[in-house]
Amino acid sequence: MDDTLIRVEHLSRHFGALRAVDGVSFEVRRGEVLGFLGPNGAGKSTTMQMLTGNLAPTTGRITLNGIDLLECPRAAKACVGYLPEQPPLYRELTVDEYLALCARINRIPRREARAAVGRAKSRCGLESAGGRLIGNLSKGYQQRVGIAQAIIHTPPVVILDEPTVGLDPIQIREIRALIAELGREHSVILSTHILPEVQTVCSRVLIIDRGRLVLSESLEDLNRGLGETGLRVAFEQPPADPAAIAALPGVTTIQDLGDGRLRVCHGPDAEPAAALARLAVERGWGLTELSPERRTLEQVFVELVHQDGGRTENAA
Ligand SMILES: Nc1ncnc2c1ncn2[C@@H]1O[C@H](COP(=O)(O)OP(=O)(O)OP(=O)(O)O)[C@@H](O)[C@H]1O
Repeated sequence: MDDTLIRVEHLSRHFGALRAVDGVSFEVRRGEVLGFLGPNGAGKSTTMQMLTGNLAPTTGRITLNGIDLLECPRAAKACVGYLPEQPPLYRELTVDEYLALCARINRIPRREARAAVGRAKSRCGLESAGGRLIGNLSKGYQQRVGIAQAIIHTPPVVILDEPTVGLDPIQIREIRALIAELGREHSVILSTHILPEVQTVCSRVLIIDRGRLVLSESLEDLNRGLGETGLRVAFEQPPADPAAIAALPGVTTIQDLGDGRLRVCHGPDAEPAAALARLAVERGWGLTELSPERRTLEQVFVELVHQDGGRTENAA
């Protein structure tokens, strides 16, 4: 059985001379949560609007659950649940009324609608909120309702646009746990600016910059590549001349962080910690801190995307 639920091939969307999305290809399989990252204006929303059938591509092909979105838009769209950045909630309806409406919009037969509403509420922890007016719910609960409407028709593909923005830390943890759980049965695409979120819930990462994919990697491979590349050290009596540290095998550069603290960078296979500790004892520098530093996803992101704050709105 082909477990690829989302297949995107050479997808482009131009707005006049601007290539908002430019030749993007990727696949997402059942059970994967894909983190979709990029700076402002990179083309994330444009890509997601095309995936949800709300915007026609200039070129390229999108297949959802094996159905071509351009050839059979209605059947393909039925395979997608979408939580936009601004969830389409009716504040004056109760949760039950709203989800019943969503069931109708998604063409769930009347006799199955009640069960579908119950199932969506239960998956999103809304069992006790059915009678509450959406407008009176906390932001975290409103977000749960937004996710419930996205999954009411149990779509194979779920697309979530910045689902944790504006939530408090406890709500964020709950929504992330919910996303991870959704990822077990569906293919989930999660667009976010919060990089640790990707490391917590995603199994694959895409980074898009100026409409083009600049990274497509499993989190496992990415984490393997994010090895130790430095040591942070602090001394009571910092060495006046750190040449002896620079001479240790594998050490590449030394940065002075002030207050007797140094960052000692080294090659990926070097392990100068023990030698550095010995040196500090021999020279009486009074070592007070020695901790490894790993490259972070944030560093990878900053290295890969353009440093001019994205593109200007009119740039081609
Ligand atoms: N309807 C449109 N007409 C003209 N240009 C557009 C249109 N929609 C998007 N763009 C442009 O396409 C580029 C990509 O925009 P998009 O909204 O996809 O970026 P994004 O990655 O979602 O950014 P953000 O993180 O800020 O939401 C931007 O330069 C944007 O101005």
